[in-house]
Amino acid sequence: MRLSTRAPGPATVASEPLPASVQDTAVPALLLQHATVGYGRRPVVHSADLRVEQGQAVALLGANGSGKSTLVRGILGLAEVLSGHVDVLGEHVEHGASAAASLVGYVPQRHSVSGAVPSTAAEVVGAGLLASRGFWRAPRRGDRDRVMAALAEVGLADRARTRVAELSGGQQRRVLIARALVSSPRLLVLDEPTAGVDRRSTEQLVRTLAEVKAAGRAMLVVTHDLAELGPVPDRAVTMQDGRVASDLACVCDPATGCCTTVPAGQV
Ligand SMILES: Nc1ncnc2c1ncn2[C@@H]1O[C@H](COP(=O)(O)OP(=O)(O)OP(=O)(O)O)[C@@H](O)[C@H]1O
Repeated sequence: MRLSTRAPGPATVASEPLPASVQDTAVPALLLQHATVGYGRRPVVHSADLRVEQGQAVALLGANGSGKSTLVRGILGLAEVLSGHVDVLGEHVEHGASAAASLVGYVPQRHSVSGAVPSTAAEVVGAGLLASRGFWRAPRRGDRDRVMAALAEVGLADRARTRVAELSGGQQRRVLIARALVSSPRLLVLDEPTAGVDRRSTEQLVRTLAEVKAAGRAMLVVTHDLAELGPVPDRAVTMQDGRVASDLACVCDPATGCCTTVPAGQV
């Protein structure tokens, strides 16, 4: 199943009919219920409960080894859900199934596109369509428009023909976000998008994430620094030793433009 958005907003990716579960905005973008996730039979994340509403942005924090990436892999169907449930937009995520790849846009943790990649920005973004649709499927009419809309959504429409190796690290990161957006996912998962990016590029990335959120997409953003995400997060979930240790609402401090956490119910 492939998803797309009809949400209003600037230069969002071209629409296709939405499945019924997505048209129902009461269906959470992401729902984990007592989800235990691990590798082989070894649990790493224990009985996690997490709900992300459509259009909501949640920061996922925690020390190294606390289980953030394993939780993300469970959402993507790349790690095994040993017990409990993981649902994306009402669809059950199954280990090894490709369904999750088309439901969730994923921006992996990497600093940049390899300098050895000779592709243009448009070609890298176009690869996101192949990944969600299957490499054996023929290109469709409108693919070019989708690629251009995704590049516009991250503010790089004018760099479509530029080789990615010639873009800055921050711009390359935005190309990877466009690649994740091109199949119009309603949930975007980003693994440390600001790691290794300088302050100016981080600010541009945060503006991009704010626009992605304004376009109605839900986001789960793994980060070590809540403040780096500016005003984007609505909630901050912290993991500790494989468990969800806290789940707090965020409010934006007008003085700094950054989020601080407050106990739920005090927003
Ligand atoms: N593919 C794997 N197979 C087996 N165990 C793994 C695998 N990946 C991670 N682990 C283990 O799971 C635990 C949690 O690791 P995970 O990568 O989920 O933490 P993290 O919070 O994302 O850490 P970091 O902030 O360093 O990225 C660690 O003990 C790690 O050794």
